[in-house]
Amino acid sequence: VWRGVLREYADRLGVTDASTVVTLGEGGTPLIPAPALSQRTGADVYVKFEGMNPTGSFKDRGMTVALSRAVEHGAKAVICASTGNTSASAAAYAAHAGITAAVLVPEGKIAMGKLSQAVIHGGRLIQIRGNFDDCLEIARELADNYPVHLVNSVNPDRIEGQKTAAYEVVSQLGDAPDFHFIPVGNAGNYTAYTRGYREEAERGVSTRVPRMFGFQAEGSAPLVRGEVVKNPETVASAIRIGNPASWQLALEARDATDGWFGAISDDRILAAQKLLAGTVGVFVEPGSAISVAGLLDRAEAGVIPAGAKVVLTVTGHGLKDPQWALRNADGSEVTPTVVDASTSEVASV
Ligand SMILES: Cc1ncc(COP(=O)(O)O)c(/C=C/C(=O)C(=O)O)c1O
Repeated sequence: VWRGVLREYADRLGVTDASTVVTLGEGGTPLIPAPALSQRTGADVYVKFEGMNPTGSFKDRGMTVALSRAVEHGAKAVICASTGNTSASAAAYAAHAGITAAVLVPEGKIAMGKLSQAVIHGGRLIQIRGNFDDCLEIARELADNYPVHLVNSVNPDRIEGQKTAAYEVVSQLGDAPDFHFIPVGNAGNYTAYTRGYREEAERGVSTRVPRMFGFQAEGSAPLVRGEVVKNPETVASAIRIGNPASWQLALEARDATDGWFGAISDDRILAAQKLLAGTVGVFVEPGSAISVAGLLDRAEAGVIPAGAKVVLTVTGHGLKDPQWALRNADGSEVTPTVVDASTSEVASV
């Protein structure tokens, strides 16, 4: 039986029987072969479906570590800024631990699924009239001046928990892949996978460290442009971040893995969301689908050798932000066929 990240990787995370463990059973997510994407690109493609975590995103891996250690140190309240998934995860783990979570989100820019989670789990929701970067600045100030424990990915506990996904990929695949594709907002997850893969290579569990390819939306691509984006804009609200909290760590990780950061248009992000759901059967929120769009982009560029082992991390379940699934490529509403129950025309549908 799966025991959650802290217990499954106790030796790797310095967890002992005396440690406080706040867990919802996170981790142990599926690595799903994607033959449709393999045929399309000539590579051997797998999808690491992080939407299968308890609150529907990869954030749970880091939150179990951050909340466990916060409670262990006597914290009665945690705080985070969030584009949505961090707030959902912090609220859920805080509820489980019986402590308070204050969550700062950009007013009107958080997907409904995530907002519902943060609220129903009892998160103290503060909507900031600004963007995520403003929220993070305020959260850091509050954590410096009040007895609240900051659980954003600037907290190293988060990266420590999130690196376990790389351990799982190595174990599930039998080695590290040649390439790993991942969405990038604050770049905490990009940094975490790089750390996990380097640890496994150093331990001799894998024979290589993959080239880490990270992707940002064209309207929110500070790491691609090499400068802060003041007013980031993208449908991929999860990664609408103009000033990545782990910028320096991400550059080091990119250089250590012969990695790369690319920018993808919103249209291609939404097309990738539909392609993944329609041909692999995995529904992910737009921010996550950028990994798939990134693979297609790099395959078109001729960068992915035939037969290369490729893993895409898709970071959040599609149910978090389902509105886009009901839009056609041109933005018009999808109109499901309607048939009057009293007629016998159903057969013609
Ligand atoms: C679905 C999804 N995919 C990718 C990212 C980017 O991860 P990082 O590059 O480690 O930031 C996020 C990030 C979300 C938040 O930053 C938040 O919830 O505050 C996400 O929710």
